[in-house]
Amino acid sequence: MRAGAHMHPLQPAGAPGGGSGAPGHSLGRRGRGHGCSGPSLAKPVSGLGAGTGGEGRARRGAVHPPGEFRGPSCAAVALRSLLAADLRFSRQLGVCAGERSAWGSARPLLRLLEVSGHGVPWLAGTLYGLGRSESPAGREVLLNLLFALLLDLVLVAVVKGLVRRRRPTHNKMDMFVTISVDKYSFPSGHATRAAMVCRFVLHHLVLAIPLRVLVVLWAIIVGISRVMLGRHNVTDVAFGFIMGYMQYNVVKYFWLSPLSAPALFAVWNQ
Ligand SMILES: CC(C)=CCC/C(C)=C/COP(=O)(O)O
Repeated sequence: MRAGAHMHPLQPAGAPGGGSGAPGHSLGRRGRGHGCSGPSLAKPVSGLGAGTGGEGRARRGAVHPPGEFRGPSCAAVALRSLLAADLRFSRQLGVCAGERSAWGSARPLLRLLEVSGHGVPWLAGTLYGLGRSESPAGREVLLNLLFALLLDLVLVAVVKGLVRRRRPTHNKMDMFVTISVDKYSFPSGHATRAAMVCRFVLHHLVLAIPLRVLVVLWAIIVGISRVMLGRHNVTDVAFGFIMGYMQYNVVKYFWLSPLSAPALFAVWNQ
């Protein structure tokens, strides 16, 4: 296969379909080998892997007319360097990726945290609460939490399906209940959910300050634990936090109430 011809921009180089070379290093090596050029006047090239097409031509001794594409743009080189650093750093932080990893004995605790941020318990708990709730205000909040959790699942699945970044090669695929797109890692669904639920809870539950701090800490620790378990790279979690934070704005904007969705509340209030 021509180097980089089918390589995904966010694909770890050592992952299946991700080209050759040691995971976490070849992106960086490729970036360093090129330097960067200005915009091409020749045929436009898309994607980070595409720059290596130019590399192939150069190796075959093609002569470039003045102004023709000579290598990836500075933005592409910067992105590759960032991704290479991300892979290296994430691998170093994956200290609970297996039982025999440096902090392998903490893995069961981190897997418990994994369940605490998983979609199934959150959906089940919200549905249970909705069934039990006797106050219209409580039902309204829980209905919106249900909407938020479903929205999160859909948006994360769409982004994972579009970006298709493979999970780190050191991840053990022993995760609690997954769906097909969960073979991909960008963004972290746990991070989006933790950030969104954190904002939701802080806005809609009256909690004492220590509990509010605990909720924020929980969200942060869930995110960090994804990298420590080897499930994700740092950028998956960072983007997940940003995406989850913004998802709450969508929930707020489309807040379901007896005024905005009378039919829904009529069903529930029967
Ligand atoms: C099956 C249901 C209802 C949710 C899937 C939850 C899940 C497994 C998300 C993946 O999270 P990461 O992207 O953080 O690994």
